[in-house]
Amino acid sequence: MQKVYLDNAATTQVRDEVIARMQEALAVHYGNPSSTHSFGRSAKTMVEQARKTIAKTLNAQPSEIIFTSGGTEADNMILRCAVRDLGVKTIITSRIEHHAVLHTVEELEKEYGTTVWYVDLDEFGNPKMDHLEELLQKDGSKKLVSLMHVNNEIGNIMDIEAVGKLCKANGALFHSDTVQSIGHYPWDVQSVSIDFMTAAAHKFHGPKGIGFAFIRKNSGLKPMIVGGAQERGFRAGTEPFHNIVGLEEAFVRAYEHLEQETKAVKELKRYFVQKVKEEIPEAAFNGLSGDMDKSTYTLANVRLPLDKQKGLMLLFHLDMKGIACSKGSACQSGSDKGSHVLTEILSDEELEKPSLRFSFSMYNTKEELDYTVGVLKEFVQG
Ligand SMILES: Cc1ncc(COP(=O)(O)O)c(C=O)c1O
Repeated sequence: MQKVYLDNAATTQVRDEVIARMQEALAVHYGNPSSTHSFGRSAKTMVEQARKTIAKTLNAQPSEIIFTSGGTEADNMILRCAVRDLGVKTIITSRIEHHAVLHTVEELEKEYGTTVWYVDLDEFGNPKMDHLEELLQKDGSKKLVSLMHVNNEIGNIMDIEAVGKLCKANGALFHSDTVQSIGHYPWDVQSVSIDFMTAAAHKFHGPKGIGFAFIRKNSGLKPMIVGGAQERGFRAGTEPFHNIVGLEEAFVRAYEHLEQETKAVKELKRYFVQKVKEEIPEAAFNGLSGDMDKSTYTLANVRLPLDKQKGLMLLFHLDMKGIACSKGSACQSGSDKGSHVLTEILSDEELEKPSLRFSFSMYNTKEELDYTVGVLKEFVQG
């Protein structure tokens, strides 16, 4: 049976070069980076080299990069520490953020009495800038804005520069969950007014369980995990050395080939969107995901002309045909609840129809997309 992997927003295939680098790290460089002997010292040098490489590409300073176990930890760390250490009393976010942000702010509401405001969204799921400005000016409390750059379900690209400017003008801190953006878009942290960002290697052909937080210098954040002196005391625990070099390798490759890989994946998405429009004209694209300029080139979220009953069978049918895609965020696949993102932007009638997220990578081919759209069409017509 043909196997087609179109769930790259959930996680990506690991590059061969990354696997080779990680294998070598596990087999050869197994010293503890904190040890003072030569095994430890060489591992430590490589950890610091990885940090430098990442920082250079983002135009950040190495000390501003903190390795974490991934996007979830980095989001938690920043939001929790900002409330605990920086006197943040109000968080402004949106209802279509990833649960790593949404559930954290809900916890902060309960634990610290943090006020949480949700910015209004337009019909496509973009934050309304005038409402954001209104919220930023609402009272004199210390505020932090947490809005993601690229939405992991509908692919909308937020105007991060405009949000950064607004935050700065109003004295608010700005965190962006950039997990679907880093490794896919060029970044220069000096050109955006941003305090905190988060990344996960497994979204750009690296290993799972590793990512980083960008925390701007002199932020005032204190450690969330204490113990040893790793990460300059900011995040204790023996460094997952193999994962850090895997992250570095994936990061370097992603940016080395960014232009050509973006072009190739964008062409796949363009082809898919076009094909869906031709073959299943009653299908619709959620959010801005059908718009090649206003959404990420890595995903499309399609609403199919099927009733609820048939819709329930759809994902199972695709799985039987060897096609992997998802209903939305992978983190909620285990729950019966529908997508919290689509619930915010679609009407009740639209929500009755099944929506699927197809997400692409350089490992996909047009033939795979032909096959997928063919299977979808047959199911819709059957
Ligand atoms: C936008 C976004 N934020 C955060 C995360 C969580 O990252 P991780 O899986 O590395 O914890 C994900 C992954 O699904 C994501 O897509």
